[in-house]
Amino acid sequence: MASTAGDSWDITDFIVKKGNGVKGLTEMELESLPKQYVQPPEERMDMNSVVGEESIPVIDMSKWDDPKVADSICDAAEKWGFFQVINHGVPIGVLENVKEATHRFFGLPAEEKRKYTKECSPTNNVRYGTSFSPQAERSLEWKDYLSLFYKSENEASAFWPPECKDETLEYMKRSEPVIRQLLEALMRRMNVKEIDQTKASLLMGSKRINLNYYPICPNPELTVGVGRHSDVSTLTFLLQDDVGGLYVRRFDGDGWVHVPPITGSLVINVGDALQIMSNGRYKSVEHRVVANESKNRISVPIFVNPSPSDIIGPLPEVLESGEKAVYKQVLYSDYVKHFFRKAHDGKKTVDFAKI
Ligand SMILES: O=C(O)CCC(=O)C(=O)O
Ligand SMILES: [Fe+2]
Repeated sequence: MASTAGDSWDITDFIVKKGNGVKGLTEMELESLPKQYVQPPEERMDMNSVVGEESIPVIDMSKWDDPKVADSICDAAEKWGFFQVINHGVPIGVLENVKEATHRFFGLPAEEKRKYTKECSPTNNVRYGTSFSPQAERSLEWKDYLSLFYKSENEASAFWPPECKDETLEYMKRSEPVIRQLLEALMRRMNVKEIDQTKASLLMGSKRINLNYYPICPNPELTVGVGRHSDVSTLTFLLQDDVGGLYVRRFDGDGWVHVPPITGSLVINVGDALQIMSNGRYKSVEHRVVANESKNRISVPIFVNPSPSDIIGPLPEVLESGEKAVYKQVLYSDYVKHFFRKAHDGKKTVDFAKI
């Protein structure tokens, strides 16, 4: 079956409905990539477009009282839309535990993981799946995920998988002060003096944590781990392991830069919601993940989002000086629905909010 897998049987049923995921496919010792994963050439990563001598800023947060640190965060959010932080205060043990828990979850047999698929999960807030939006995609992405939408401690206790619940909750809790620090700094530059209740809801009213698993791939150059996209979040906090493979579009649009794994660091990126609220000053930037021939990779993003029921648009403080709004007011849940209705498509989701 190995070499013809994907031609003679229903691969979608196997990976999506039966809960085997891409990981289940790789366990069948495929010799080549099933055709469903072959991406059109323009969506594959062209290694000639990688700019080797540059990368996103790495910012040391240990000297937080020095205003230069906040400045460099705002500069990075304006120019690159992506940066890494070190000495951020989240203990390294907490990060290691999340990585271990991620491996533990994906190491479960398919029957166990299947309990969390769209068909079987007792709640919409816990979802195990594969690729991005398999029903909307022409080619699949080489990735499995567990996506956990945070409602409350009680809800998480009841429904999140026991293999990773405590570790992911702890990671979310310990990252809270860093999230606040970064948002406060970013808001100060936008003339927002204080994050009151309304602003807190707009900036960080809901959170989602994803556990991503990218299994070893027989023909990585023909497919993608994650296709080109920007996040719909306010900010994303990404923990990656030491494998590498995340690429970010260079600020001038020309080429891609690799995000090198740094032990203990967190990769932060601006999402569409913050781009919209800042009226385009902070940039949500396209990024993608390549597949890997020799190593399984994991990553754990926390998406810090507006509340689904919030109406987002350029903040009044940003427009105070007479600046013209380039985005309209949109219901955040509509924006998110629009994102998931289609395959990954670069930065096109933002057009939904353009005036
Ligand atoms: O795995 C990564 O490094 C990035 C994943 C990502 O971009 C996402 O989940 O939105
Ligand atoms: Fe992303």
